[in-house]
Amino acid sequence: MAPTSDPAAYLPGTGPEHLDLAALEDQARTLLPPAVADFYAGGAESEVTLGEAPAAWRSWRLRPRVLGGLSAVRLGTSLLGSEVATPIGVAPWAFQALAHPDGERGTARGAAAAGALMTVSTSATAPLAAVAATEADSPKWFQLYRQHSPAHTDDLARRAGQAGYRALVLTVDLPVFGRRLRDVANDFAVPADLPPGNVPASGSVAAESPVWTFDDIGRFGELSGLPVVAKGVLRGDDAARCVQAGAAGIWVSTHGGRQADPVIASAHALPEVVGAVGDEAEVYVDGGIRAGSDVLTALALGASAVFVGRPAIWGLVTGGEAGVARMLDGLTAQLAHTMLLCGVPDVRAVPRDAITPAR
Ligand SMILES: Cc1cc2nc3c(=O)[nH]c(=O)nc-3n(C[C@H](O)[C@H](O)[C@H](O)COP(=O)(O)O)c2cc1C
Ligand SMILES: O=C(O)C(=O)c1ccccc1
Repeated sequence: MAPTSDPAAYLPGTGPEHLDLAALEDQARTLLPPAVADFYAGGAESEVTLGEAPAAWRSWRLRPRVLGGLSAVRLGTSLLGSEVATPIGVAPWAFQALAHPDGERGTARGAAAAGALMTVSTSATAPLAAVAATEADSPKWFQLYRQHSPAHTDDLARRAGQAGYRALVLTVDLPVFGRRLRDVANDFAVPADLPPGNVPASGSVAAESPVWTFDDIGRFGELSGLPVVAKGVLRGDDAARCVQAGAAGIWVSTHGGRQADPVIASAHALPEVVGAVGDEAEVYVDGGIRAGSDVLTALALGASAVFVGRPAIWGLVTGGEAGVARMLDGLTAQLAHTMLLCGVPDVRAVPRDAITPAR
């Protein structure tokens, strides 16, 4: 999205900022088998973390500056050296062919249209090289899950580097799957006929794959030749150790409330992580970001970017690539609108005092 230079463009009820995410989810549910909609929407255990995530962002309040003469805001930024038009990116999510026939390629085109960063899951339903080649100039990160065979995991890391991904995201909050009770109740299983994506061509022999430790950050950095981001960090001490081990980015996340539950909300964990990391690495955050004001709050707390999961899912389900682009443009327009209202000129330097705890 271009820098927004025309406050008059923000007439009530007219612009893309009037995105209604709740309506989008409702619409998506009418298009999906109920068990698939539940798989996408659900969390782990009693879904405490899932439910608290959006409310945690709303535990902050904006402190608008007035009379600053602000008539344009800057939305573009740089993430690990890649230029993006918006600080709102697409989080990795699995099995996108279940959501729309275009799958990950549709999301890639939608993200590119919005100038947004896309993170591609290991559990994609298209090969990592094919997704990288879709809108190849638009920056993408590859998210790595540990595979049964260590050789397969290493191979994925190497191929991500060769395919043109700009960073390798190690998801560190999934040593084992969370217990997702909706999937149990629905007897949900991923359909066997989904496109194979990144499973090894010859079928992997289940070998003993060691669980990851901090040392794997440096190892996967070397294998891939890419900067490494640790996704799923919720503590300052862990964040500091990741950075010490060579991480270029820390991604604060509860995995959309799908792993341990109840855990601290991303919005509440973010300040401690930012404090522990300082200027040594970039910090990102996801979980329950549902409005431009949530994005502005995250940036004020020190995040360089935010990511969205479910909103991208509902966008792809309801409108394919155009649906993803509309969702991202809508959230970005809401962010611009909120920045204009609050006198914040630049997403790269949102002051901490732009927000205060609600009371
Ligand atoms: C259906 C679904 C699948 C997901 N698959 C992955 C995945 O493959 N890899 C990963 O690192 N995170 C995965 N996540 C977590 C997201 O990357 C992200 O952390 C989370 O959805 C953000 O919260 P939000 O949905 O409230 O925006 C998944 C989330 C959902 C809802
Ligand atoms: O990561 C997830 O949350 C997720 O749902 C998933 C499911 C299967 C494979 C990989 C990820």
